[in-house]
Amino acid sequence: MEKIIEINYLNKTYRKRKSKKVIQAVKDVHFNVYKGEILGLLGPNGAGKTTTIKLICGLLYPDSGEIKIKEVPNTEKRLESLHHISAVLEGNRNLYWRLTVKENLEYFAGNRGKSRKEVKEEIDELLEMFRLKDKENELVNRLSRGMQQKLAIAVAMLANTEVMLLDEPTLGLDVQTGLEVREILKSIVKNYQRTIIISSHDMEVIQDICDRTVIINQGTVVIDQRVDELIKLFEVRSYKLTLNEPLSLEQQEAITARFPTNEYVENQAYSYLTVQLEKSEDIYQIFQVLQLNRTPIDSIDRKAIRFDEVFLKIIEGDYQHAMD
Ligand SMILES: Nc1ncnc2c1ncn2[C@@H]1O[C@H](COP(=O)(O)OP(=O)(O)OP(=O)(O)O)[C@@H](O)[C@H]1O
Repeated sequence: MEKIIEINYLNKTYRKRKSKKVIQAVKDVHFNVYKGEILGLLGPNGAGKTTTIKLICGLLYPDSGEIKIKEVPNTEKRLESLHHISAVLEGNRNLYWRLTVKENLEYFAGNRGKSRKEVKEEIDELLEMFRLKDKENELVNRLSRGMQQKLAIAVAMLANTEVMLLDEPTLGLDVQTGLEVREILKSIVKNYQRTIIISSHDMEVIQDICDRTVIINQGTVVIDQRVDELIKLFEVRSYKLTLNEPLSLEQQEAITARFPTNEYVENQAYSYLTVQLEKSEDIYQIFQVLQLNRTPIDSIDRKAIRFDEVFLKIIEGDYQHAMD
């Protein structure tokens, strides 16, 4: 796979104006981006996602470290390297609010040595693709947030860059528009051979559209993995035991002492124990505890795990065992 962006040990600190307190927003951040992928930057509030995105698109300078875009270091040849990137940042829309949808597209399509016919074809294609045809004569400030977001991405497409950076592209959109934006992003990668980096809080978006995720916590990269592999890693260690009799207090305590994150639920017919094992052999420790009262096991299943659960486990620090 062709490496399009190489991010080498970036550091960035901010100094708070009033208190003069220094905040290290990004610490030794290091990852690559490959051609044709959708990479999801994920992390809790304040993790350093936006800072990383701003560093990549040249809005901020790192204190140290380097970003190479198509092998060109952006610290040395800034303009040349930034030529390959367009960005849609949250709250900083690249649109003219008093122009119509079509006028915005015409404005940003202009001056690139294309004939009028070519520009018209390109704009028609984008209006079609982003389902904005029936809004082409609407002023941007009259559009819904979702329509504005779609137009902002369409405008970024006009720059014809290999890489698009999108900060929280589905934030605040209704369900339908959010799904529409996801489909558009997938088709941009598939049909236009672009590479997309998105930052998002929305785990479902990351799971649905991203090939790979880089998870940042407290300014550092804690995971850099394919999304499907990450889920698999955690899935193989999650077991759900259905028991025919409830566990005694003593058994519950013994299990919690060894597996603090276990979940135990009782109902009239069955009891359910869900445990996260570090190694599959650890299941025998559960059997030992069950043996204390000869608790009968009805079934043992691998528990399907959602990506948001995986994310929480990683943020809580439960990733080291998974990676071993
Ligand atoms: N201009 C700034 N001045 C001072 N501190 C800042 C500035 N911008 C960000 N920070 C701090 O740097 C850290 C990382 O912020 P950043 O916005 O990159 O995180 P984030 O992961 O994008 O968060 P969120 O998901 O909340 O947008 C946070 O502690 C934040 O408060």
